[in-house]
Amino acid sequence: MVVLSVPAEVTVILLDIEGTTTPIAFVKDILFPYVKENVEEYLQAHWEEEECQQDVRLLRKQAEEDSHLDGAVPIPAASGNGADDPQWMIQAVVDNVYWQMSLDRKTTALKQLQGHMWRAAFKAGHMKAEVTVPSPLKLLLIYDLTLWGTLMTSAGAHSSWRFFEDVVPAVRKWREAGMKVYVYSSGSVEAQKLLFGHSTEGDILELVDGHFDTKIGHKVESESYQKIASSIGCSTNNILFLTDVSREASAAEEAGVHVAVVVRPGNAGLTDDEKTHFSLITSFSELYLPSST
Ligand SMILES: CSCCC(=O)C(=O)COP(=O)(O)O
Ligand SMILES: [Mg+2]
Repeated sequence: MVVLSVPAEVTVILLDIEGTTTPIAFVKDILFPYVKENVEEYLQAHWEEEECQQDVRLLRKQAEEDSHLDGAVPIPAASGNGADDPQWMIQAVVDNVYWQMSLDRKTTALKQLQGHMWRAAFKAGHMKAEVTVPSPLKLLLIYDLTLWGTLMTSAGAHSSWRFFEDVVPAVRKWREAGMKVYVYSSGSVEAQKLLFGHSTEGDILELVDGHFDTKIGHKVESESYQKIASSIGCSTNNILFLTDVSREASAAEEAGVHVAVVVRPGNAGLTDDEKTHFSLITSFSELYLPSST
């Protein structure tokens, strides 16, 4: 097994989610399609709520910033041009969300709405991510599993959010060795907490010392990592960032953060230069902490 020694100055491990702790397929085939298929219905049901209106305001502000982009979909101001008609406005928001999602944009506005939708879906029991049936059968089901849920529950199944198998044991070990563990994802902090609160290993929120999302800055910008270090109260070289995306790894490295690129099934390929430049791991168990036994 490959072993990557964690530098002695590292006291904080910072984790990306999609492609690092969690399969890209889980996000792309389950979480995102849920949003696409349900955004209109969600807006219809929650339109009058303050939280939903805040989401719309944020999306509108983002749409204004995006107006110079090819194919950008505007969201009109709340009055004038027929925009007082909620149905017309809802359609504009839906079109904007589709457009942003078609480009897999990581804007705070989109991520905030997605997080609120997943929370509502989870609460209502409409979204069940992974259904694990006692071995040897394992099924990955999509969502809205009313019938399946009944069948699976009677078969002793449970629903939970998906982590790679090496993640939770490794995080426990790092914490026992005195490391702090933080999460930095484009997914909103609210969505991150939902995921860690309902993992395949149960509620593992207590294993995380804190969460960061794009409100602190984008993951491809080096200042974001400086801000994270000051928010944690450490130097950037006390942090080891694990991510699947080389642009994020480069931005973190530029800020003085140690990085390892995580190679998981389904992740985007790396160039030969990236493979040479970055430390690579395929499992968290490949990290060796000198302070641990
Ligand atoms: C509950 S996290 C949802 C994942 C998501 O929306 C996303 O964009 C993942 O980005 P990451 O920064 O974790 O790769
Ligand atoms: Mg990622």
